[in-house]
Amino acid sequence: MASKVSQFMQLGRKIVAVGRNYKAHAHELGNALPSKPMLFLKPTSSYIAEGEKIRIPEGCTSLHHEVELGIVIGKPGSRISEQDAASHIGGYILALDMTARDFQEEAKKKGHPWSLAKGFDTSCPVSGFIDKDKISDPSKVRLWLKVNDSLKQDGNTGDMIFSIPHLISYISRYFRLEEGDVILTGTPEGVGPVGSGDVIEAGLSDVVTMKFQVEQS
Ligand SMILES: O=C(O)/C=C/C(=O)CC(=O)C(=O)O
Ligand SMILES: [Mg+2]
Repeated sequence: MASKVSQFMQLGRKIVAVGRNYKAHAHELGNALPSKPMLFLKPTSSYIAEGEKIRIPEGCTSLHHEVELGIVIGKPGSRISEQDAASHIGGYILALDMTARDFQEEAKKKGHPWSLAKGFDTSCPVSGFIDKDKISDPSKVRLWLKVNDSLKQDGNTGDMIFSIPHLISYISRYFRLEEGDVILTGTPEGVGPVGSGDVIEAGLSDVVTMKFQVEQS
């Protein structure tokens, strides 16, 4: 199972992202706390690996970083119970949910979808696959992000509003989860803008770090 799951980018499965899953982040953007998980999809064409650059999409004047824990699904399922959720986890990734915040604000005002703001090419930089046994408790891992060596985000998955078992169970009521699918679990507070030439470095406890440079497209 793990060998196929570790190729999640090649499998080309879906990316289900959770928004406003950390209280302090919901508040920093002036949003009310969600009463149930808020979901959106990112296309798998948005994946990039280390060595590739994050490209600011054409017309975007406010590209934000969001560091997130990604769950890689290892076993397919629909209507998964919270009790069974852990058995569907194949491993993890560290991910950035790069967001064209100006596009998102415009879409929010008009009641339009966030596809462009969240799904443009290079909007999902990811680390290599992390084996499930490298993280004994995914509900207690530190997530941090620096821009040009300055710490901008420093959170812990313990502060999620909706737990990982709840997210897997809730999402699988609506989307059948398949091997290689990725769930982005939301970002802690401290999101902010990056510009051309900036270097983003992010890490997940002592398990993984990754670096990406930003450039104008
Ligand atoms: O509602 C907003 O203004 C912004 C929400 C997000 O971008 C949600 C996320 O992607 C997140 O919380 O990680
Ligand atoms: Mg996000």
